[in-house]
Amino acid sequence: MLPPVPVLADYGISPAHGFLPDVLPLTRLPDPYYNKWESIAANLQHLILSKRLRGVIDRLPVLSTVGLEHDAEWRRAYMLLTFFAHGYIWGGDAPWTVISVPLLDICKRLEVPPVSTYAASVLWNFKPLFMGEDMDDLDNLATLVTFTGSLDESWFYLVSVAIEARGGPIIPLMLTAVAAARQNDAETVTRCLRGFAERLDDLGELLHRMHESCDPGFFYRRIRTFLAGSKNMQEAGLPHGVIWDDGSGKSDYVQYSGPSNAQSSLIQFFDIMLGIEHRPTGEKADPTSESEREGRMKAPSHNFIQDMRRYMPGPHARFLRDVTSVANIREPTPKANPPLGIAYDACLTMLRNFRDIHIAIVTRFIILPSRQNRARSRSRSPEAARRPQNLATASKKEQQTKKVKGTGGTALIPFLKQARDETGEPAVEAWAKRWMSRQAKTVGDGDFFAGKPEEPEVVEEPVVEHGLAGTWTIDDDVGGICSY
Ligand code: HEM
Repeated sequence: MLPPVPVLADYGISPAHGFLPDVLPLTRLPDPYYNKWESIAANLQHLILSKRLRGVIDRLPVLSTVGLEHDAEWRRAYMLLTFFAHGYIWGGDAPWTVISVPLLDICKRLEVPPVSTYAASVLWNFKPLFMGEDMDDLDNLATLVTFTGSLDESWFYLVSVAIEARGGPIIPLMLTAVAAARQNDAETVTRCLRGFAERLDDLGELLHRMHESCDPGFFYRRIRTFLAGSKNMQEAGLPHGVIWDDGSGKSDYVQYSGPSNAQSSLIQFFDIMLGIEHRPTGEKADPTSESEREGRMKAPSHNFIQDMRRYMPGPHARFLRDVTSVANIREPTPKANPPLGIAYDACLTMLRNFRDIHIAIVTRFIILPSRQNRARSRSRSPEAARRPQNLATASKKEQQTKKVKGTGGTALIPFLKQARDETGEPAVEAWAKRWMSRQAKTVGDGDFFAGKPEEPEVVEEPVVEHGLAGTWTIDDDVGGICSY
């Protein structure tokens, strides 16, 4: 018997807004018992700026969660406490423990880890400016809490909110396609895929708008700093991670990744629906898996993208698991049905294009500032170099000569390129396959009279850099805005 097609309401997913909550995020907790939390939130940036946040949090009484009623209240409480925790940890020099009794309670209820996640910074952190206007319009959105109070940080989160809102209706659309594929109704599947491709195109346009109002240097030096988690943070003064005290005094160190858009359930939903398989970085496609793709989708093996599901709200992660077992849109064999094949390939092309735009963003927001950072630190005086720095922002040369195993040893751009290339792999038409596996040609600066380029400086050891959730090596021979 086929497993039932998941019902969105069972997973708290909105047919109109997808993984964004149907009830708008609260702008304040209604119970005055939480006024102290709300007044920290109202002054968060100033408390961070004046380095007084820790003093205030240390004097905060341990509030209980008894005053939290509706889901929206629990979500706001999670959002506030994770912002406080990251401000506390990364707003100063080197922290050790954070008192966290209510946060652990909230995390249990919402099935999220005690760290800022995509849910805290994006899904549950926005409001529409004009109630009568669309939520997928970037010009109608505002954030509720930020670390820096900057428009750049708001924009960084809001681009994702708009993507989630515009992409939300794809979820019920594709569940309709799943039900139609079970009836071998290729016409309906084709219609759904066409709608999917059109919306994916919109998402690429929204993503591209990141450049409009988020400055890469500011993102790299100021925003990313606060988003760092507690994993691989030895250099930043967290050799073992963070202790989240549950009140028993017996809690141990834990390590969590910081928030990342890789925790977006929406993008993973697209991959599942289209049967895109993401392999661990560096692993080549298995030619035998081609035939499997004709039918039901293969469960993805463990890798970074899969690991990010641990940071999604529990019901959203369960939805992805359940939807994997029903994903079937290739069952009405697209090869035998050209309109279906074309619509399917169009979806892959649009999603691949989305990932291309993303690679250009990562290059501009992480790779290039990382290089500039290194160039600057090379030219600093020895005294300046010895001055303490917030290591969450600093890149370091790896101690080992060999690449370390795990995420810390994975090169960022090759990882993203692999995810992009895997997006095109299941294409039906030979020309689509060929087109999507083409290599982009390197674009120079168009200076005909330019002389021979200077020999690039040889970097013998890979540079390790914190992305968002991951820690990555930055290879000097990859990236570059046009060369990807
Ligand atoms: C300034 C903007 C952005 C930067 C600097 C950025 C950076 C990164 C980095 C460093 C990674 C690697 C994983 C990690 O360390 O977290 C990543 C992965 C990812 N990001 Fe972004 N990102 C940005 C915006 C976005 C947006 C708006 C989306 C879409 C909602 C997005 C979707 C993804 C996805 C889906 C992955 C996983 C890899 C993949 O599936 O291709 N990113 N991003």
